[in-house]
Amino acid sequence: MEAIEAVIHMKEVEKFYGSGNRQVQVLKGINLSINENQVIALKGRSGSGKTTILNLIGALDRPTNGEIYFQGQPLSHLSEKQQSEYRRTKLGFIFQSHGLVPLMTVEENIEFGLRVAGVPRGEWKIRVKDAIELVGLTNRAKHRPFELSGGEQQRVAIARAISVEAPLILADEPTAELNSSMAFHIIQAFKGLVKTKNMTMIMTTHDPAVMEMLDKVYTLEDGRIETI
Ligand SMILES: Nc1ncnc2c1ncn2[C@@H]1O[C@H](COP(=O)(O)OP(=O)(O)OP(=O)(O)O)[C@@H](O)[C@H]1O
Repeated sequence: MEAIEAVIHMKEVEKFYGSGNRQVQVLKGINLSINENQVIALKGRSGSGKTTILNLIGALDRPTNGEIYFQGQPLSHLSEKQQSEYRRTKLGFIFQSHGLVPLMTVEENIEFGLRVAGVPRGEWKIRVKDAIELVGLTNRAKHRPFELSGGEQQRVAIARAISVEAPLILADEPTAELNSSMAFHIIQAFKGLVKTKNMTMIMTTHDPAVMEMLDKVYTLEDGRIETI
């Protein structure tokens, strides 16, 4: 039988912040394997290290000890240039600051993401249209971020990340600003995408209704993944 290669494998990952007597250990040996075509969540109290894990997987920060493998390749072996290539082409980020360009419309923001990821120009129009439809913002396509509510901006960030169809989407509380029916719709859309497009999604959430819809939920407690 062929072994399934994990998209992400974390091996004995530790993370310390600060130094000297102000040093805190946030992660105390995380071992985690996430397979393709899943939507999984990390949960845990505020400050338990959920965002820290997303930052490490996203190569925005490095573990103090241990290793993280993406499709079997250790991230610590990547040069700065390769790390940025990894982020640009393999990952989609839905983070709480949204990262939208203020002067660009909704459509232009999504198109910009496609350009940065190197998606061929001929595909931009249809991908932008599909992504905007999926998040229910067709009637806001020509608006700029400052003309949108927090939840609408969050949906633009979601549309931008999914339009690229990167193999791995990292999402920090992607439904935090959405009402429950929109959150349900977005999670259903994520589940459909990961099954049809060979994508995988790792998100953080505090929402029990969202957790119930997912393939797996891991609990972070005292710097470790709780095993039940
Ligand atoms: N750059 C940093 N320097 C020092 N401490 C940090 C840094 N980033 C995070 N921390 C600390 O690490 C701990 C974990 O933070 P993290 O943001 O990963 O938690 P979280 O589980 O995502 O929390 P929340 O649910 O509130 O978003 C917190 O105690 C935080 O204060």
